[in-house]
Amino acid sequence: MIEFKQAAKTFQIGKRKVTAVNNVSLSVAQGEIFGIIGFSGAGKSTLLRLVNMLERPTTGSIQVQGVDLASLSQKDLRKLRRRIGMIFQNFNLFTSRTVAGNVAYPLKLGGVPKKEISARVAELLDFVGLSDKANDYPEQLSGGQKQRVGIARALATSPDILICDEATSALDPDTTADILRLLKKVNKELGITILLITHEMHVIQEICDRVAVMEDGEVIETGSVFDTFTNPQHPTTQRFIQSIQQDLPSDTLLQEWRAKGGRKLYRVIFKGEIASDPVLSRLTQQFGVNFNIVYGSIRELQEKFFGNLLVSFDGDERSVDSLLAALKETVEIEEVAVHES
Ligand SMILES: Nc1ncnc2c1ncn2[C@@H]1O[C@H](COP(=O)(O)OP(=O)(O)OP(=O)(O)O)[C@@H](O)[C@H]1O
Repeated sequence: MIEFKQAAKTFQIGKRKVTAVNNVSLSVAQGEIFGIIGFSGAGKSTLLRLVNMLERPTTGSIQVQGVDLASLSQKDLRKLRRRIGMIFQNFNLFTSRTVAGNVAYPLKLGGVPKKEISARVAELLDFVGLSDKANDYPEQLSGGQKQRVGIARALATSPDILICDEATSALDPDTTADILRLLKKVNKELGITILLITHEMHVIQEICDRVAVMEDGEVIETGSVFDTFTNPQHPTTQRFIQSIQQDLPSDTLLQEWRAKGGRKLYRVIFKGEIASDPVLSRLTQQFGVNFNIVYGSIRELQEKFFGNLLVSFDGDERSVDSLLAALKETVEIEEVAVHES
């Protein structure tokens, strides 16, 4: 659907060169919600701007629906842009137009007859839950309502792709959740492919199917959201994951545990199907070892279970060793290091 092939974008500022996007190869499949996450300056916005040719790549290429964007005439580029809707962090609404006027704008531009426009606007406002606000002006709306208008306007030309540029970054957590639900509805009910950028990992967790992590213009990790959350490879990805799930207690607590003569702690990771297998109680019984869950959580991630538990084992050394070996065949398990402060 969208394919970046070794895409790079360099800006020349006086004598200085800034490489905003560096050798990015990525493909976004039709119908998926694909998230790009990175800290400020990672190159996310520039990458998005390459998709609708607001920026041209310095090298490499971008294909949308199999068409190389560089090969398009201005006219075809305008046509393509109508297939790509976009929403923004600061909504970018026309303050002098009503809600209905904002949503109608791209249809007017496209020369759609007046009668059809009003029917389509009514349909779109119903879809985003703002039918009663048609005649209000943006300044009379909350941030969440403004973003709903932004979404309705982006959907007006029935695009195949919706690009979201930090669409929820200006919103409070409850409103963010509402907008993310609406984006999911856009994806599921209208079959629209969504490409979003964010610096918030929980946005990725909530709605994305796949994720790419960017740093210094490069994609440093990419994969399904489940795999990336349960087994992040790059230290930057690990930092993002830790920002929303504290999977280890603090060093202070761990040191206290050890000072009080607590046994070795093991981190046990359960993923997907095996989370429903009572492996811990089954194997500890088999080897005559007691277990104590000290810390952790079992959560839902992408409609699968994901458990992350800190466990200590009480039994004779040989039995514990045999138990650990047996556990390793089913789950991921590692001893937790206690760092001295
Ligand atoms: N038009 C431009 N001219 C010069 N440098 C630019 C331009 N656009 C982006 N850059 C530079 O490219 C790098 C990547 O910027 P970009 O805005 O793509 O990152 P980002 O991940 O979207 O960050 P943020 O979340 O802060 O917007 C930065 O160093 C930025 O200063």
